[in-house]
Amino acid sequence: MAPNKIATDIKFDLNDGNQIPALGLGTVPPEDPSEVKQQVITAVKAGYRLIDTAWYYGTEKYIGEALKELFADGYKREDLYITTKVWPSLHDNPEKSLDKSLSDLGIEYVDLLLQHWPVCFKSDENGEPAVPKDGNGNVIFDDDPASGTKFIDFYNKIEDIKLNTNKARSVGVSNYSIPKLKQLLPKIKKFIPVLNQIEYHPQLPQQDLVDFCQEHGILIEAYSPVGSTGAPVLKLPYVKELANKYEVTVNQVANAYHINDGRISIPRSSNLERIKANVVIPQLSKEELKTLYQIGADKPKRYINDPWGYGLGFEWWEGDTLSKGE
Ligand SMILES: NC(=O)C1=CN([C@@H]2O[C@H](COP(=O)(O)OP(=O)(O)OC[C@H]3O[C@@H](n4cnc5c(N)ncnc54)[C@H](OP(=O)(O)O)[C@@H]3O)[C@@H](O)[C@H]2O)C=CC1
Ligand SMILES: O=C1Nc2ccccc2C1=O
Repeated sequence: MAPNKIATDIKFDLNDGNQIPALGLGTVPPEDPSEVKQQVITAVKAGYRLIDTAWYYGTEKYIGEALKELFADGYKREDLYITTKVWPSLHDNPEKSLDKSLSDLGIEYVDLLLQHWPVCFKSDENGEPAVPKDGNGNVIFDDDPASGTKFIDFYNKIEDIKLNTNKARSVGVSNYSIPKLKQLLPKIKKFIPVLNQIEYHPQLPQQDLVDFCQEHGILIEAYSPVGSTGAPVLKLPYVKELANKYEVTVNQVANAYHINDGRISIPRSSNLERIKANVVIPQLSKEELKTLYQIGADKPKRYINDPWGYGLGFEWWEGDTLSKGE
């Protein structure tokens, strides 16, 4: 049995010559978003270098407070890898979104700027409301999410930021399906997305999307590695079996599933002990990775069901429920 590895020592190459750490900290807000400050401090002190955030999360000012303390403690900006994302309500002016993120984070550049979704919402110039809705509770899009092409302009504007400013070292996408990538790639101005951040765990392997991204030099970053709130992936008997075999936690197995296979994992937790433990991963064998893959290949399940995700060319299965996108 191969010895466990330190996940925070591992980095992956990006198609623009930069590198990204294999393990990151997710920062979707817990009930009390100010808790994110201590989560970030704990993670960085434990060895994490990648922090994944977004304008939409409302946690950037708490991350900014954490960074201020860490910098005062001797950590350097260049030691860290910070990702933020531009929300569809600010598709017309991604630089404005990034400026707000940078100001809240208290930094001058991000390592990676992502287009959060390949859709455009109709909101005011400040991106409010973040999710505009009509009287029936339906999301108000700026163009049709299935047939519109404004999402391409949205990405091109994000490229402009890398092209014309020093505010983003790399640019990428999130929640892109194969059809959306096929529409985008011929219209790229200069920068192919370095990665595609997508829901990915043993219950949702999406091998065709992964293969497509790999063919185009686009890395996969796995969000919701334990299946998001309620951590359903950790209840899978085979995940528990591997945790027992390698004498690690089920969370460590969930991260190893990605990192052992060349994908970034960005778990979130309010539990500081869990954050620290994630620094170590078991080295799963090829057969074990394949068995984990087969769980979702046989019975796929999607847990992030934001309503604007429909119509983007992703597959949905019986039992995947539509959230209200609150
Ligand atoms: N680009 C996009 O559209 C998206 C990006 N993301 C990014 O990915 C990150 C991670 O995904 P996210 O959806 O947050 O979820 P995760 O898959 O990381 O799951 C987090 C949840 O699982 C719980 N959990 C973890 N371990 C255990 C355990 N051992 N027992 C019980 N509960 C457990 C956590 O609770 P506890 O706090 O108690 O540990 C928390 O509620 C996000 O924070 C965000 O940065 C996520 C979704 C969409
Ligand atoms: O876009 C998102 N939708 C989500 C739902 C749950 C957790 C994170 C996110 C996002 O980043």
